[in-house]
Parts: sequence; structure tokens; C-alpha cells
Amino acid sequence: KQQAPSKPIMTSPKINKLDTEEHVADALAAYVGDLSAKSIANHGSFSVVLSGGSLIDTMRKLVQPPYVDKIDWKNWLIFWLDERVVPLNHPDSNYKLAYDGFLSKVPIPNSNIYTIKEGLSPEETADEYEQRLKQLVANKTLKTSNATGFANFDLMLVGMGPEGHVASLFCWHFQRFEKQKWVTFITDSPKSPPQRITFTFPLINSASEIAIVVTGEDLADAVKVALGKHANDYYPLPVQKVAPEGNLTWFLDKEATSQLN
Ligand SMILES: O=C1O[C@H](COP(=O)(O)O)[C@@H](O)[C@H](O)[C@H]1O
Repeated sequence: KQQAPSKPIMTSPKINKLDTEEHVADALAAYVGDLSAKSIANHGSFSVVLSGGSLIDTMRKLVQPPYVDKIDWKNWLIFWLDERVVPLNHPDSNYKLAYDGFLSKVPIPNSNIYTIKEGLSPEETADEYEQRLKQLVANKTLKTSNATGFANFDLMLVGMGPEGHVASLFCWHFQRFEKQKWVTFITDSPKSPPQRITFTFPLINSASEIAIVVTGEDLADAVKVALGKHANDYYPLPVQKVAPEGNLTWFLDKEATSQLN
């Protein structure tokens, strides 16, 4: 008999307000290095979900000493929170961005890097990625959340756009309300390119750890809406729907927090 999902216990987010983007990069590397060691000691692998955008550059300290030599890269598993439906060598590909800035510099086995399948429609791409995740749960490569039944990733690294979007979940688009699917698609993304796939909130919020990494003045307004004293008074921004059953940690620089009192 299938057990009813247990109720997740929410913990309050940890908010790291740091001085500069350089400090954010340092703190992020220390945080990821620590989680990697704990996850691998606990269950033999570290499943990491990457965003695109500025996040990859902010991860740069991980490919430098001391982290690059200390981390047990062979046990990392890499996934994408969202991906643009373009060839993997296209300048818009989140995989290409991650490969050029991060993956090409560390010895993660190719077989542990879960890219989208090329040459499919956005809907087919999303369905195929979701099926692959379900197979990885079935063969115990990935854990399952006892609370939700969705895959339970060890870490999601989440960037945010200036209007508060995360992954490819945008403010006025229905994908943000998806409840059943693990991965969905969008063909009219307000940010180019228009065709993308994205993890849904139920999957995102089944993670053990989520880091929201936000630097730069252009994000200050969205940070004010998300974390300011009127945060609960409005139609929530997508970033405000990030509420994992595990821990949520924000990494912010001074520019991003410049609109907070
Ligand atoms: O389009 C995207 O945008 C967001 C935010 O990117 P940023 O450049 O403002 O950091 C990113 O997290 C997402 O993965 C990407 O596809």
C-alpha cells in the first residue's frame, strides 16, 4: 500500500547579505563545497541542478583552488532547472554556458551530465526530460521526496531575472501554476529565446537545498518585492514561490539589497 506523503517541515530562509559579487562567489563556493562533501558522505552522490544566466560566472571559485582539488567531482550529477530548446552548441544553450564556464574545467563524468535531447519540439523535450528523471528515481540514481513523491535533488542553484522570474517560470505565464508535471515547456518566453523547458514548482520545492543567487543593482527592485517588508502584500513574483521542503539560502550582494531598508 502506498504511504500518504508526509507533510514537509518548512524552515525559514537563510539570507546572506554580502558586500560584493566577489564575496558572493566566495561564499557560494564554500557552501557548495560543504554540501557536496556532506551529500557524498551521506548517500554517495551529489545531484546538482544548474540555472543559466549570471549564476555560472558566480560559480567560478569552484573551479579554482582549494575547491577544485578537494571536491569529489566524479560523484556529481548535473541537471538543468531550465533549458532553452536550441542545439547544445548554440550560444543560447544553458548547457553550453555551463560547459564553457564550469563543466569543461572539472572532471565530472560525461555520463553524469543530463542534458536535454536535441531535435525535439519543446513539448517533446520537456516530456523526454521528465521521463528520464523518473527513470533515475526508479533506478535510485535520484532520491524521492517522501513529502511530495517528486524527485529530491540535493541542491538547486537558482538565478533570478530582474522581473523576479526563476528557471523559465515567468510572472504572467501559466507554467508557474503547474501542479502535476515535473518538467513543462514554454514557447513564448518573454526573454529570448522563446522556446524553453523548465522544472515546475512542485519539483523545485521538493529539493533538499536551494540557493538563490542574486547580484547586481538591476535585481534590487525584485529583491525588495521578495524580501522587503511588504513581501506578502502583492501577487507573488515567481521567486517568492521558491519554498523547498529542505533549506533555502539567499546569496545577495550590496547592490541587490540596495532597495531594502
Ligand atoms: O533566462 C534565464 O534567466 C534566468 C536569470 O538569468 P540572469 O542572467 O538574470 O542571472 C536564469 O536563472 C535562467 O536559468 C535562464 O534560462
